[in-house]
Amino acid sequence: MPLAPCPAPPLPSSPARAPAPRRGGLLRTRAVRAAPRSPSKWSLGSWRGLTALQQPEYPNQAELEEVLRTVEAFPPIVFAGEARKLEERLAEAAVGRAFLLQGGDCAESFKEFNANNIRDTFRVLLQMSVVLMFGGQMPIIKVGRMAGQFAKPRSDGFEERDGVKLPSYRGDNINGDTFDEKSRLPDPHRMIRAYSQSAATLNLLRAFATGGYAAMQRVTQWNLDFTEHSEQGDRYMELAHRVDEALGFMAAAGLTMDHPIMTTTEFWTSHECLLLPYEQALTREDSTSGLYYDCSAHFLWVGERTRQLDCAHVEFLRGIANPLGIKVSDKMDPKELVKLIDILNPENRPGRITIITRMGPENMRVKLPHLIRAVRGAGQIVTWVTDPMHGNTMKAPCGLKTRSFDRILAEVRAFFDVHEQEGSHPGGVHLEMTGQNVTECIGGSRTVTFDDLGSRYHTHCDPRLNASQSLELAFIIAERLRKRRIASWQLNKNSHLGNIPSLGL
Ligand SMILES: O=C[C@H](O)[C@H](O)COP(=O)(O)O
Ligand SMILES: C=C(OP(=O)(O)O)C(=O)O
Ligand SMILES: [Mn+2]
Repeated sequence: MPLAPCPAPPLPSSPARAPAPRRGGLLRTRAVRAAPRSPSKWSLGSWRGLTALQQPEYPNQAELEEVLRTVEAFPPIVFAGEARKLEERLAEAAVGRAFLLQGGDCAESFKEFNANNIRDTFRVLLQMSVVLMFGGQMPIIKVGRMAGQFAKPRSDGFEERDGVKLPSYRGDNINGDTFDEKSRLPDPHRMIRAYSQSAATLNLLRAFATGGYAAMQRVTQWNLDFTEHSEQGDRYMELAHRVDEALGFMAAAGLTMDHPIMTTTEFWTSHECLLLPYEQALTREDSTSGLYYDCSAHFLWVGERTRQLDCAHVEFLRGIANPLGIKVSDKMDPKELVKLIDILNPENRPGRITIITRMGPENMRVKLPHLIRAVRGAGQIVTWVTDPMHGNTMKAPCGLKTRSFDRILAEVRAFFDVHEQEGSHPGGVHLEMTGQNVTECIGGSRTVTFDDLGSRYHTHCDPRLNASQSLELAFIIAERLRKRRIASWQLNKNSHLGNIPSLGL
């Protein structure tokens, strides 16, 4: 049976900015911002003096504090050295030498926590990365919206059904999605469950990534049962067989196949840095560098709703050394973006900042050029990534939230076109997707229609691409990467001959 979807609209492509701050809540946010932040005064808890948006109101402060003490005492989920390595990889994507594939659930849930779900999302990400690597002939940086994506910002603090009004569901780390009073009450003990689910998920992901499952020799075995004999499944198998043949050729030529490059893969985790008390409780000083890392995930991003320059989320994030993402809608002013990047990356470290644009195809064509020019003008190095999901949410006639595959594709195309026009690098894609055969987004070659939505609509928040739609998108992006590669190769060749044509893709 489909799970109850998130509350119905309003469904803006981007939220209203800076709603009125909460009155002295249990998280000690303030109604009015205190003195302007001084960059020198960051501490683990310095965000607590500022307005913290999208935070739950816990009913019992003592209980919250006890849970936080427990989480503080837990071992870190990730290790600082891994986050540093990811930053190096993302720095390569910033200059067009690698491509980021970031994907997973909109909201992970306690209910759907099982090995098959984890394996299937991991498996479709592996398939997509082979497709992208083949087209782009460059490393694909694989980052899951997995092992910690449990907190959701909402457009509306309340949900109303049949005249009953309750607090909105905010992710399993905070409250439950069942529409009753008890479930919707924020419960701090959920943080302990989120922590243990994250640790167990990452444990399995690490086992898959390094224990043989992800070995390149298994490329033909990653197809998912339900994509077999489908257009995308067949396309994947054709490509996988070509990879397999190439491996056979390399082995015959004497190149060793048992090197870790061939038998393991790198995989990182990420989520929105939203629930600040939890994120603070998992932040540790790294003994090697003396820097603070939020050890709940390798990569954290600040959401479109909580990225205000003078509020708590930016304050917290500026002090942690993990690579960071910034979600950016059409509402972002280019000057504000430059300021935000400067606050979060004053040393202009390549790989530290990934800008995840999510604004719909039309806005992308109009706004992205200005953002790129402002960032370049300021000399800032960032990795540009497209999230074609969050600017394309709409309401289906049945009332469920959905997204059209065609609009998602149009936004990806706009992203590549604009970067081509501006001479910048399209560094990656950020998707809400799953390895399951869900019917949440409409369109794709195995067309999902409005009428199909009800049959397998399982998301706890936003609609995700299913495995077949994800693969289809990967093939289209791969073709685009292939064209870029060939054009740049021709450019280099011709420049040696003194003849430089335009890219003209
Ligand atoms: O995932 C992103 C947001 O949390 C989500 O789009 C909010 O959805 P809502 O507009 O239904 O609150
Ligand atoms: C909340 C999200 O996105 P945004 O902040 O871009 O709306 C998300 O990625 O789930
Ligand atoms: Mn979402």
